[in-house]
Amino acid sequence: MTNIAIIGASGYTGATLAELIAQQPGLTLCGLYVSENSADSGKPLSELYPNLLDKVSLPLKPLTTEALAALCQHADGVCLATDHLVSAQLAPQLLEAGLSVFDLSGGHRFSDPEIYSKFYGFEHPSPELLSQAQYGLSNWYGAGIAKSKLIAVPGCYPTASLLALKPIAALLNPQMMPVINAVSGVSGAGRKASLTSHFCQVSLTPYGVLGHRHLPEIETQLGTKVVFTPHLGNFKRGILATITVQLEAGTTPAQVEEAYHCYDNSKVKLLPQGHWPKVDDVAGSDCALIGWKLDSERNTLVVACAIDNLMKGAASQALECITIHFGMEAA
Ligand SMILES: NC(=O)C1=CN([C@@H]2O[C@H](COP(=O)(O)OP(=O)(O)OC[C@H]3O[C@@H](n4cnc5c(N)ncnc54)[C@H](OP(=O)(O)O)[C@@H]3O)[C@@H](O)[C@H]2O)C=CC1
Ligand SMILES: CC(=O)N[C@@H](CCC(=O)OP(=O)(O)O)C(=O)O
Repeated sequence: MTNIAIIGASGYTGATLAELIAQQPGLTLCGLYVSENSADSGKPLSELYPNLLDKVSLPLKPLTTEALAALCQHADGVCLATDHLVSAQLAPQLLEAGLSVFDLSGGHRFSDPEIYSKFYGFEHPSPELLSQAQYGLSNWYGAGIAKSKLIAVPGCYPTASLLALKPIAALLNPQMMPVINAVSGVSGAGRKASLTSHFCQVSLTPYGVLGHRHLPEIETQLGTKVVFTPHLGNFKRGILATITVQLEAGTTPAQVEEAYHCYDNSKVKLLPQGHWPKVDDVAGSDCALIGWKLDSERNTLVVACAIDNLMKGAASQALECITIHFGMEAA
């Protein structure tokens, strides 16, 4: 059995991942942690999420210095479902103890530390680790995920955007930037109360325009500049990224369809041309759905990718990274 602990287990992604790990043959959930002074420490996770009754019986423990040292002794892997800076501060000790680290935050997604000061608002505390991290887009980087001890699980918008764009990267007209408009459900903002995620305040609106931290993440992984506009939608779960690109002149629908065959036999599903995914089709699911339509006269392709932000956009992709890393079959 491979022992996995989760730090930040009371949050939306941490709790979602706890349920997935508890169901995964070959994995044992060996500890659930919150911050040292958390109001939730000592509570069973199922007290916060009654849907986990009979599924996850562990209590939430405060991450004291002693608890961290003990965790380093008995876990094989640790998932960091914590804020970016908290993850960046915790990773060195865990790696030094020989553990595999699966960071769901953005704390290790860039090799260039400058991006942290520019887009995340902090100086990275251990920039020397960044070159060791493997970006965990699981459908694309299996070999690296198997080898590296530090896996940077991608952000939710980048997952949806990159799953749609990477297969067609060679078909893109380099003169035109892909334009990504994406809408996320409110759970993307995490469990903590805030004015922007308050029920009475939420109404469809763009945010983070021309400066969201997922812009450099998408550009780094795609190798080209993009326009990225995230939107907050008044629903709980899911992301729909609708992307407009110009393709090289003469690209045919058959070439587009052929490019997406890279996902055959995976959890990324291509819909027939002109059929569009809905967020509700993937809410709670570990699948991604991709719809597309090509205007061959204008060489304009619209491609839409729907995922659940808490699953393929975070927890189920983290589980895929764990099973790839430890050489297991997915459940
Ligand atoms: N929500 C989403 O759709 C996605 C989120 N992510 C990323 O995943 C990470 C977690 O997100 P999410 O689950 O939404 O966040 P939440 O705010 O819902 O949860 C954060 C968790 O971290 C705990 N925590 C806070 N400070 C510490 C600390 N110092 N030590 C240990 N635990 C701590 C919190 O508990 P407490 O405060 O009680 O200690 C809570 O359990 C973030 O980096 C986020 O950006 C990535 C992809 C998608
Ligand atoms: C709706 C909402 O607020 N979404 C979050 C994205 C969550 C995510 O993917 O988190 P990472 O920071 O780990 O990349 C945001 O825009 O900040």
